[in-house]
Amino acid sequence: MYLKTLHLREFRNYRDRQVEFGAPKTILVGDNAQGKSNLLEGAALLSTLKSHRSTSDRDLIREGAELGQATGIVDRQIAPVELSVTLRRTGRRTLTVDGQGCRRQLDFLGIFNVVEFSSLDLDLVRGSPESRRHWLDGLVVQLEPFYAHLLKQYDRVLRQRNALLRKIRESFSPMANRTDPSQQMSDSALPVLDAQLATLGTKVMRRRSRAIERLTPIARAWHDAIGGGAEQLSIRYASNISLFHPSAIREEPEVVRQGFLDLIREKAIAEYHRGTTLVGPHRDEIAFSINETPARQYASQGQQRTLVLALKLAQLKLIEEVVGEPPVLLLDDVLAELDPNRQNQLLEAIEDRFQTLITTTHLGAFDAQWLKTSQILGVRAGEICSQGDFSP
Ligand SMILES: Nc1ncnc2c1ncn2[C@@H]1O[C@H](COP(=O)(O)OP(=O)(O)OP(=O)(O)O)[C@@H](O)[C@H]1O
Repeated sequence: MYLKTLHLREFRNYRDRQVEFGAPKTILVGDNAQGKSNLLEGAALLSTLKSHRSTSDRDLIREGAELGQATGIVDRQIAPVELSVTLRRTGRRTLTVDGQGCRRQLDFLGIFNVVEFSSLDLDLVRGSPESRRHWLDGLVVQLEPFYAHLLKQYDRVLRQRNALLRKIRESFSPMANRTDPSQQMSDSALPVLDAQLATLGTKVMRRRSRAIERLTPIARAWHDAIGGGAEQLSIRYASNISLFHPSAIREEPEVVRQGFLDLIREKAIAEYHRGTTLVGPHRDEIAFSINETPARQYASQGQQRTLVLALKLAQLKLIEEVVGEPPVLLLDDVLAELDPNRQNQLLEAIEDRFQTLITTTHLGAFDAQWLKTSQILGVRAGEICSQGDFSP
């Protein structure tokens, strides 16, 4: 797929700017804080309906404006499609596909696929388990947009359950000669929420596990190619319902659901005291190891970079396999963070197979051939110009 145009209105520091992408590779060059990442963020929004830098639409709308909008025309094998997201300060959004309103996010997601790779991703290995869950969830949504709906339902039940646990804890009175809160827990709506949590959680786990299983061999192959094959990468989906092997999570959902419920029962008193849900995929981990050593604790900077690069390249290929069209790659300020060998691996892997939008503060990292075949746009204070119109 190919993003032909992107039109940003009152979006971040863009008043009203349309960009035509005239080559498979576009390099956006400019000083810091000029709007390069903002442009990539606008493109990503049309794919994921999310920003990896902000959770509030208010941040995305230009200061002083009421509405912000990102619109793009994406060429796909079947036909070109126009996608548009309108943001409001109230948080209400309007999504349209070819001018028709979409009632559900689900009808919008999955039309345009991207892989984002920014310098923030370089913390994926060392960062919190939450950042790895986010990364995996983002990938699964690209592969199966329905997963976004599942996650939302799971989160809703999780929030209700946590609120109820806190309420039970607050209302429980040992003064009334009761020492065990179990009765109060089972008399409440908790068992209903437990069942919902287990059903939805099993589905979430199954999809996560499936994605890791498919991604692993591709990431390993890239890891070997970048690192010369000296180190062996393993990726393990470490479910919080740890009684189960990943293959059981994929193939025996009913057994897993029952195990999930058993574990909830086992942890009931701990959950009561903590006032929060301790069982479920919101506590999953994705464990990376290099030569059987946990990467989170022991990987060097260089090893982490190789690993993240291998994961991103694997994501591109996996999405292409599943969706049937190459996704668009958004490289935000990441080349400068990679050494020449890793830069070359990345640039060679991209060639012209994936449309790529790259931000950079200087063009020094690119070889002459790349510069010759790329569209180069200058970005300055929310304005975009062809190279030569101004020199950033
Ligand atoms: N809602 C907003 N309204 C107006 N301006 C905004 C808004 N959000 C961000 N900006 C401005 O956008 C600029 C940052 O742009 P961006 O993050 O795209 O930088 P960049 O060009 O990618 O720079 P760097 O190389 O440092 O990453 C800042 O000047 C910031 O003040």
